[in-house]
Amino acid sequence: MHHDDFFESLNAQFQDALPFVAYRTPNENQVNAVFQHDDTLYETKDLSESGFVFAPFDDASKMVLMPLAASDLECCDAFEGTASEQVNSELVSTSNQKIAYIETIKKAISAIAQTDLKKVVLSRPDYVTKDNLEVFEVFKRLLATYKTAFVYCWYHPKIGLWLGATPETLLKIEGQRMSTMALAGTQVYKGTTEVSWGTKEAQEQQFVTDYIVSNLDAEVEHVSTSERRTVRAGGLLHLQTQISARLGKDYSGLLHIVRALHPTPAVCGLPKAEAKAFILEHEGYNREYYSGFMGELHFKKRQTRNTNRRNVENNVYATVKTVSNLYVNLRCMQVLPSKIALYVGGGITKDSNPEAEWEETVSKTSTMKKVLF
Ligand SMILES: C=C(O[C@@H]1C=C(C(=O)O)C=C[C@H]1O)C(=O)O
Repeated sequence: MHHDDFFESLNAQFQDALPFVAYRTPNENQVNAVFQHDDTLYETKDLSESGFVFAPFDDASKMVLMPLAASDLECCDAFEGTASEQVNSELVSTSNQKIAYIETIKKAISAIAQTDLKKVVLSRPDYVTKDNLEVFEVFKRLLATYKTAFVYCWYHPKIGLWLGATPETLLKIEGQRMSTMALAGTQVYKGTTEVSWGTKEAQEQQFVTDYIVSNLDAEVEHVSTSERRTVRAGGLLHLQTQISARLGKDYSGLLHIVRALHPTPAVCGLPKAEAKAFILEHEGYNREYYSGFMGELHFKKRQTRNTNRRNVENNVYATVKTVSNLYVNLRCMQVLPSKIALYVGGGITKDSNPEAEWEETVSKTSTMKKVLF
């Protein structure tokens, strides 16, 4: 579909107050969309259906589904998005949360010193005032600005409107192969990825890798981990380890593997239960879908491959694979009636410096502020 028609259809769906999600996977040009036929709030309890899931941080809350059985799929080929040159200096945060946030960080550091807690990811909403947001213009700017991210615009009339550009994969399953990543540690990108990392960042990222590898144990076999590398996400750098494996004999379905991973110590902490309890008690707001996960569930993908390079025409085989592609909902915003909530957080460990942790969240807000004006 031509991109003008694609965006026209999205706009019509939005005007009709019908649910949709438009998204582009990392390093791809094709933008996909799911258009749900009615405004039912479907839920998935076990992630067994085909569709697009949008799940909250709190794994005790409902996971929303746009089922393929009740939707149309569309895609628009090779659309780059539209870049914005404008600097949005008028976007002044309305929240004055620094003191409260630093207090919570200090509480976390002392809980880490006094209890079993090793890491807790604290976060906050940052509000910017904005009337009449041009949703699809913002989405196009996200597409143009964050090529290596999973970029999305999700809407349900009974829940609301979310947009984002996340650098973090929760889980990819293709046939019998699975992969995920441990992403943590943050510094501002200053023109090079050849940077050094402190022990605090190295340790907090190692917590995530170790947690993922040990939690996957029951579900998979032949786990392999990549070298740790520095990756760029817009104006930020993170440490990343890629983890892949084969689904094991005892693999008991997507829900189990997602439960084993989500929420990882990249967005929650370690041990998981203690970190989550700390977050729910001290963060002082409801994260809803921020740091939850979203993506394609059990999509059928046609893949072609040539088995003989010298005789290309006669040797193209098509196979259909079932693919699930889930991402952690970070660097995102929720569009509210007359303001926008940007959600940002960072991992706190015993070595955290509260002021630096605050600054890290300020840097993270610029991922979304860059595309708003
Ligand atoms: C929690 C966020 O990001 C996560 C926390 C990071 C950190 O603590 O350094 C880095 C990447 C993400 O895993 C966020 O962007 O809001």
